[in-house]
Amino acid sequence: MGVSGSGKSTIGPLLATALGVDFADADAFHPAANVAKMSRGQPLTDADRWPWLDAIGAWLDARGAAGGVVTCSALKRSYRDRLRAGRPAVRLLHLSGEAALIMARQAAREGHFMPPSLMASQFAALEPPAPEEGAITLSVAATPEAILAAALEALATG
Ligand SMILES: Nc1ncnc2c1ncn2[C@@H]1O[C@H](COP(=O)(O)OP(=O)(O)OP(=O)(O)O)[C@@H](O)[C@H]1O
Ligand SMILES: O=C(O)[C@H](O)[C@@H](O)[C@H](O)[C@H](O)CO
Repeated sequence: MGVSGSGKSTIGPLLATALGVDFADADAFHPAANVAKMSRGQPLTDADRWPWLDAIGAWLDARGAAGGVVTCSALKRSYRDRLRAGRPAVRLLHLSGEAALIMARQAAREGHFMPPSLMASQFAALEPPAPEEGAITLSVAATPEAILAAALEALATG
């Protein structure tokens, strides 16, 4: 989880490969209307996000006991609770860091539908995980390789 540009699509496949499980990117689960909306520079509403979150949950369910790695911004507590309902094995990893760094990376990225103008709304919507959510927080300031190593260590010890 994490705002746009936090590195979910970068770290997620590395983690899935290291764990030997399937990977999916949350962007693949957005209805076309959601992608069109974001491309126009309009933030998604909760109503836009519920079906998308449920599609991500269904992907996890289909993995069964083997599990999988799926990226999802999961910005609000209510979204994370929806993803976890009935799925007690779900682990959260939050790619977290300074807004300036994440926004600079997001703006420098090419070929993605998500416009930099939506970054303020991403940070406004973000509710960092509360302690009882048990999320693993990973600093985006590190290299992808270091983030992967930290994620694997936290998963193994947590
Ligand atoms: N740890 C890192 N160090 C340096 N650059 C990074 C790191 N993580 C990601 N990047 C770069 O930052 C940009 C944004 O990363 P990425 O596309 O993975 O974010 P994202 O969270 O998947 O975004 P979105 O939710 O919009 O799809 C990319 O150009 C990526 O190469
Ligand atoms: O909840 C949201 O607002 C969306 O998931 C966005 O975060 C984008 O899908 C993604 O970040 C762009 O790739």
